[in-house]
Amino acid sequence: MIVLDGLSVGHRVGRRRPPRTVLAGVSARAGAGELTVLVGPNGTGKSTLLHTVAGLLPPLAGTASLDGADLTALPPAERARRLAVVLTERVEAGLLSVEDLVALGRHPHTGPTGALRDTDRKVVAAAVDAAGAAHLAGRRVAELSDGERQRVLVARALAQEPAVLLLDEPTAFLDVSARVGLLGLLRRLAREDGLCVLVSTHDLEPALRVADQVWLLDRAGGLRTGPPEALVADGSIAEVFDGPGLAFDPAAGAFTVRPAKGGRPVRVAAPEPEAALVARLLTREGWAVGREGGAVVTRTAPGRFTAVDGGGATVEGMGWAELAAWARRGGRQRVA
Ligand SMILES: Nc1ncnc2c1ncn2[C@@H]1O[C@H](COP(=O)(O)OP(=O)(O)OP(=O)(O)O)[C@@H](O)[C@H]1O
Repeated sequence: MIVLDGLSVGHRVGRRRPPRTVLAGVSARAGAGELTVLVGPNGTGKSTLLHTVAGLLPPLAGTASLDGADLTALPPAERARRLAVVLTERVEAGLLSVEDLVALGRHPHTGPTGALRDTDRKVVAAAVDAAGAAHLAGRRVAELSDGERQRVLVARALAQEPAVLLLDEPTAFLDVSARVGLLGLLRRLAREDGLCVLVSTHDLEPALRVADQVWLLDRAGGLRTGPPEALVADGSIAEVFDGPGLAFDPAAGAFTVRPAKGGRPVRVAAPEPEAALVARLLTREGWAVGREGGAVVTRTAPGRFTAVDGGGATVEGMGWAELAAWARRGGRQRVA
């Protein structure tokens, strides 16, 4: 388990100047066998905190410990055996093959020559497999896509056989299904291998679905922790992330575009999922979708709609494109 106790993190920006504190006196726990996600708006200190826990930045005050041992006081070799880190920095892999790069993860466990034993090779193969990178075996790292390289870096971290896995925005380069897949993989590794996994991400919606615990950084330098549902239910997620045009919908676990103030009221009569899609289209065009409305949009057949505006003017037989144009025209009428 990782325990932060009164930890302050930040950056030293010159010898004479005082350090720039990013987070002051934060306390939290990340358990073994659990996936903990670190989320927060840009610049709130996710990378700074992860780098500090990884021992790459000295803490300004307080401690970060792993199973009772002060992480930042651990000798580097010991730390490398217990903790693996996947950062956002680009790797200069030169001519290395996928297996070569993953094998570098065994370094903390091999002797001074770095020679791999049979057991090391087995661990490397298992790590490649577990990270879903088996299909990349034999390829050169320099020739991989960003997302493929990300998988290989996760494999390298797994090859370290760490107790703790720290990842800084590992989903940044991935397509949407790979993002969800990687978060699911990390949770499986936590559950099945008892790893303590701490991952920072901007993928809030999938992260809230798969995480066991959330560390939420707010804009005031605070760190709130709890199961995702608790932080959604107490309004913390909305408080930290909602913007002028965007609101977190706790029931859907997703962000929705906030209806524009003073939008023309409209009611949607359609089965799901078309009802939600029509509501989204209308909201985008500045309408206020609700139960009661001066205007009504009715789905008459799959992908076909009839709209009655507030004044009673009816347009029938519209497809999606015509409905979008109608909605846009309606918005303009409201402004004029
Ligand atoms: N090397 C540095 N020297 C000085 N200040 C830094 C340094 N790196 C980051 N900062 C500052 O520390 C604060 C936190 O940055 P950090 O990168 O940890 O945030 P983040 O939450 O990871 O942001 P993002 O979501 O944009 O990746 C920011 O105000 C940033 O400007």
